[in-house]
Amino acid sequence: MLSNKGLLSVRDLVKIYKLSAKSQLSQNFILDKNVTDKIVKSSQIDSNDLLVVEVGAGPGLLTRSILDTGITNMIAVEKDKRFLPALMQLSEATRGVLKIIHDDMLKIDHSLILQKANIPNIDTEKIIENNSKINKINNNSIDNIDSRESGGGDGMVRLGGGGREGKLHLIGNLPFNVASPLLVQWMKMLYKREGIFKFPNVIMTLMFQKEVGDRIAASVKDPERSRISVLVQSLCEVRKVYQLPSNIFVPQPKVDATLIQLTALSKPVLNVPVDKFEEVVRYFYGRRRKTLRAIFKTIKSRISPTEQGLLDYNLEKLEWDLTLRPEKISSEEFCKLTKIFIENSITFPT
Ligand SMILES: C[S@@+](CC[C@H](N)C(=O)[O-])C[C@H]1O[C@@H](n2cnc3c(N)ncnc32)[C@H](O)[C@@H]1O
Repeated sequence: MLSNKGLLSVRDLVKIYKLSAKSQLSQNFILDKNVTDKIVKSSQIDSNDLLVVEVGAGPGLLTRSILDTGITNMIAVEKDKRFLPALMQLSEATRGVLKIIHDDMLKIDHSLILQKANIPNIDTEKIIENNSKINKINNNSIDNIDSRESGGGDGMVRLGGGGREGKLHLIGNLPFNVASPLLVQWMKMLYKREGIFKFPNVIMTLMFQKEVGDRIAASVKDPERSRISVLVQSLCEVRKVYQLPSNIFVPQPKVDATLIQLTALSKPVLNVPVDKFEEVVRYFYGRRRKTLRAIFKTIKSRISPTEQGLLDYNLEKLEWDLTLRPEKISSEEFCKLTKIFIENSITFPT
């Protein structure tokens, strides 16, 4: 639990350091602790989480609510150096739990985050193996078996325990202008299990502009369904936590926000290379007003007759209703289509 002794209130910090919001950095602060406490409570951050990473900590009130959960390892990444004195002061009050990184989350080298968190290597396979062993033990109700392995002194994390200890929680009131590019980058890294996404269990609690949140969570039945829904849902379970009215932010933006929770699927739907998948989905969503039949007609006009034959043959097996539009196609079906292009070496038109 964070001791508030000697810590200035966030409102005072904002005044003292003249931390006016910069619109080019999408800065809309939350200065009400009841609101940040509620966000953290619904995120289910657990004191056993191996690492919590906050993106865009700003003046640090959400950071304080996160620290109040009793977590033991947290990194806050902030791009705007004006917030560093306030964040450093907070870090000192936590005696090493909170570490601050002054960087751009879009460009940061993730190994820096892991080094700073004192987890330079993550033995993902070992953690997964241990977790399944422990789950088995738990399921068989065998008592008195201490099946946890501690780190071997080589900086390699080898923890088990029902999955919790191998968990990364990524949280942030995301800067609206970089929220979508950040999410796409993270999904690609999650697919490849790169950087901080090497953790076997990854949960993200993220605040988005309401429209973006709706798109991320949109199912095939929703008109808001878009490229981002297809990509995110191919890798994560999506939960819309709740909507946050615009008047909780200072300054007040024009739009409301939505809190979204993404839990990385242990068996992702995405089973084809993510970059190719993205290319195919982008092509179809770039023509979202057209029917699938019209889109395939354009594709076929740009490939060789042999490739056309192969595509027709395989499309029949997919049994898609070609009168539909791209938003009716699930992530799973887009994976199947991508596979057809890859396995038959059919050129994908750009
Ligand atoms: C919407 S504000 C949220 C601030 C604070 N977490 C809160 O809830 O009051 C977004 C924060 O992200 C920071 N930011 C913007 N772009 C960033 C980037 N690329 N990498 C890291 N931080 C960024 C901004 O400086 C700002 O502090």
